Amino acid sequence: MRLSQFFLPTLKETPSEAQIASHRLMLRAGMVRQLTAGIYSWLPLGYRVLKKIEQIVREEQDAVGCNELLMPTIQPAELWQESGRYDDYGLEMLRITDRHDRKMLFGPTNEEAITDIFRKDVRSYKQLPQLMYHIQWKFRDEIRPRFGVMRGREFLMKDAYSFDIDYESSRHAYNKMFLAYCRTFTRLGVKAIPMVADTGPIGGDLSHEFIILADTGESEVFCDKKWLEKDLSGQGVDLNDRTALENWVQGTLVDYAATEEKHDADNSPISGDDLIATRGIEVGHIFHFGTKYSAPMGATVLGPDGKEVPVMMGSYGIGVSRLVGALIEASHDENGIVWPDAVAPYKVGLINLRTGDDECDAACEDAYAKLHNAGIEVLYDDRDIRAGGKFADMDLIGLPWQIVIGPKGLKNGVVELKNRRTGEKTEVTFEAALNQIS
Ligand SMILES: Nc1ncnc2c1ncn2[C@@H]1O[C@H](COS(=O)(=O)NC(=O)[C@@H](N)CS)[C@@H](O)[C@H]1O
Repeated sequence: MRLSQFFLPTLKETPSEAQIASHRLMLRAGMVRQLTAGIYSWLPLGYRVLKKIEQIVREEQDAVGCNELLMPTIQPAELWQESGRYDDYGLEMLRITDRHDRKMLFGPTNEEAITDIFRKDVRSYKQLPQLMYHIQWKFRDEIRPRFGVMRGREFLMKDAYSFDIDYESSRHAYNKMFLAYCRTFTRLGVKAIPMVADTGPIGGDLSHEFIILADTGESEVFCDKKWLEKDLSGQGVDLNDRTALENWVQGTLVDYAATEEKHDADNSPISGDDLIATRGIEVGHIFHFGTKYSAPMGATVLGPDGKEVPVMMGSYGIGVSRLVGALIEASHDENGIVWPDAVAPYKVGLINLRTGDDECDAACEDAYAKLHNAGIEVLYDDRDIRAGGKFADMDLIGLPWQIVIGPKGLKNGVVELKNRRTGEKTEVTFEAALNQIS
């Protein structure tokens, strides 16, 4: 992509309303713009990151056998009246009426909707287990939306739902999701620690929040420092071996980690230097809640003994749009964002030090074509502005690599290759730079 043809409204100044780094940087890097409180437009650069995160989440859900579907954002109130949550949910629920004066709502979550889909078409235990997910916008009328997309009112969530015949099977679904979450966050380049958590308005008796440690996080958390070294990539675990999977999950959870609601300082198994007390960002939350929705909504199946039984359910959420901010919180420096490779909007920024100089322009066009033909996502800064502005913008938007082409380098047959994370700059031939980036 050529920057002269790309809508990237970077800002030099820090917007006054931004209180944390990720909010400041997302505005300055031209990634989002607020439409109204807690509601954001995703501009081209930000949208590319959002889609990359979404795709990694999707791949890891698919890898554990979860079926992707898409439910509406608008739901009829009746479903929530059946489950009893219509009144309980409170002011966070955006309630609307249609032209026929029917009560509707903008879904804050989809337990009722997915249970309605299930109960219409699943009647026998032979059709179980079912594991489905979608990636859809939610609305929660937060009383104080803040920190940009971190606590928005309209936000993108992956929410999955499991349906099983008994607790053991439901526990297996829970463990599959637990593993999928560990793999997902590892691929995103962050350590999201699973912590015992409250179940809140979603309900149930078993729940873990996946938390990225960050001093600007909204959650107060406590965990064993062993978590910092723990490998959560979950490779080689046999999904279909219930015992092996349970052992891996329990083996992972052997070290203490709890949110403030669950932490009991007097009974914590660790203390002193072994205990990390800090703040964190909740990027995922999984729940087992049994028949909380299937019973009141009549989602039952004919069991092996010929009796109707309400199915056992769980739900599993990841804050896809929140993750854009969370990844920036976890990976930025004084010059801007430092994207993990897996979600960078482009892999390399190509900087022309002297736009308008025939030799430089030709060399950049050649480099641009070669990078593109090598399948490398490149953002070419071909604007006719001073070099300092190009360097500042490229550092700000945080692409993993920069290739700088200027008259001096060309005379020596070299380009400057910069690694954004380390700041290391080397003068190499373009071919050597291409090899290092590939
Ligand atoms: N206001 C918000 N802004 C951005 N992300 C949010 C917001 N509220 C929740 N999230 C994200 O959405 C994830 C799931 O939300 S949740 O309430 O914990 N869980 C559910 O809604 C369940 N139905 C999971 S399917 C959270 O872990 C968080 O990462």
